[in-house]
Amino acid sequence: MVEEVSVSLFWFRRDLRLEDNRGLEAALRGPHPVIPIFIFDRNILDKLEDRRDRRVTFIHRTLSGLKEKLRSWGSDLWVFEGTPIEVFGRLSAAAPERVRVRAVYTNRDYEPYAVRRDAGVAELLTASGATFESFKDQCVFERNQILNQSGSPYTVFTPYKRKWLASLTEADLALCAVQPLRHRFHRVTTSPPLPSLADLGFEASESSFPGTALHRDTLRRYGEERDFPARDITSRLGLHLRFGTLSVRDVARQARDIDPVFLSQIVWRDFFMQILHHFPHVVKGAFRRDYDRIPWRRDEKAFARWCAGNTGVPIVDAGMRELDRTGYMHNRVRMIVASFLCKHLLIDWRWGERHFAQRLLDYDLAANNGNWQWAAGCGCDAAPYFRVFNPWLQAKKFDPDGTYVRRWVPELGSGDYPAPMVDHKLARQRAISVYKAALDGSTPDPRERDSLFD
Ligand SMILES: Cc1cc2nc3c(=O)[nH]c(=O)nc-3n(C[C@H](O)[C@H](O)[C@H](O)COP(=O)(O)OP(=O)(O)OC[C@H]3O[C@@H](n4cnc5c(N)ncnc54)[C@H](O)[C@@H]3O)c2cc1C
Repeated sequence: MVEEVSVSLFWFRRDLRLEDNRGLEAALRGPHPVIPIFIFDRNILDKLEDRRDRRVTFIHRTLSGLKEKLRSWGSDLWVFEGTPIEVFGRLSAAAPERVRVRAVYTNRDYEPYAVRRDAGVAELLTASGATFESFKDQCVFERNQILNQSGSPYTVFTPYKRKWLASLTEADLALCAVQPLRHRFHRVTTSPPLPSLADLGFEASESSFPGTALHRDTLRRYGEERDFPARDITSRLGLHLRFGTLSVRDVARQARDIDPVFLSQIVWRDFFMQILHHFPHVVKGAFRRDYDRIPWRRDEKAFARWCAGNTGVPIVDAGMRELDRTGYMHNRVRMIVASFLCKHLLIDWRWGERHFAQRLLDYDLAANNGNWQWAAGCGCDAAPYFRVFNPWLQAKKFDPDGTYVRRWVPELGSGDYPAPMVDHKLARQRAISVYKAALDGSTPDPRERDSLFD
């Protein structure tokens, strides 16, 4: 009779790389040989509206590269499809190749769904006599690592950043090398094939994806030029930080040498992750709960014009079209379009948040939610609600010669381009008055709220 071999599994999720991967390193240093796995999670895939979702194509391509690399090391990547509970149920009962799963290693994920999923998987594994081990890898500081003097989480960015920078040691950014441990992978002889995109119910997207290189010379100008969308000065690493095709420690270490403002963006990323961890109510409602009283307009027609980049406000339309065509939008423009939706159109920030979640290549629940709440004025450390971005002035300041706008709105100035949906001055006054009434506890007059729309 062939004997069972005890193994550990390393479960890839938002950490799709072999190098500098803390959970993977821990698995390889553990007592059993390691088999890496990935699960196409139906709970996530089934919520995607677009069969050509760019992110599914990106993940698929990345997995194909990982599989090839692991094979060249004598191992392989087992890829499954289903819900994690189903997959681990099957693997615990009877794994392929007569292996016995003794431990599952992962890197931690802080989104509420992921936390519930991992608790369920850990329970199932414990019942079958296996362990579930998780590691910090996705951010530099997590959960309770950065707290204020009274031991509470920070809700304002600047003091959080100060503490973050003061707490940073070399060990926090130390690389962990996986390659020298590659003999610790289990020698896999058979392997389930990588399901095709069609098997998963998707089609390949034609999109190209930004690379993983950090352009140090360009990024040195980050502090002065990052707000100008036409200059393409930002790193475009969001996608890679989202899926872990780059290590955040690696990016943070380089950012430290390149530009302090660039490093601050990595701190913002950690900041919103810890907000999500400590205040999970933000997934459903405003961080500042009194903002949930704002009577948003449920105007599907106006929302559709915003989504399509057809509002008649050139910088807003340029951003929305860039998002639609590429899955990316420059940060300054994200702020402008988000403010326009919540303030000028008085449409619920959660509608915009959902639209971004479906489209952004770098979509991340913590960052998207935190930034949308910031734009709507209801988040932690948000600008006061009475400060309303003027999209015309923003365009003048950050796209002074109109290069960015013309790139996406070539028909500007022709009869084909619509008149603005709303007048800035009137929309601003209306937003302030509706917000104020809601926050004062009085009921805003619906006629006033709807006054600027037909
Ligand atoms: C309404 C709105 C929604 C957003 N949604 C997301 C999102 O879903 N995912 C996301 O990663 N970022 C989001 N951002 C933040 C920011 O716009 C993007 O991170 C950035 O534009 C990505 O481009 P880049 O990689 O060139 O960033 P860079 O400017 O080069 O910054 C480097 C990295 O720092 C992080 N970062 C930068 N700015 C922020 C920020 N304000 N908050 C959190 N992290 C930041 C990102 O990981 C980014 O890739 C959003 C901003 C707004 C205003």
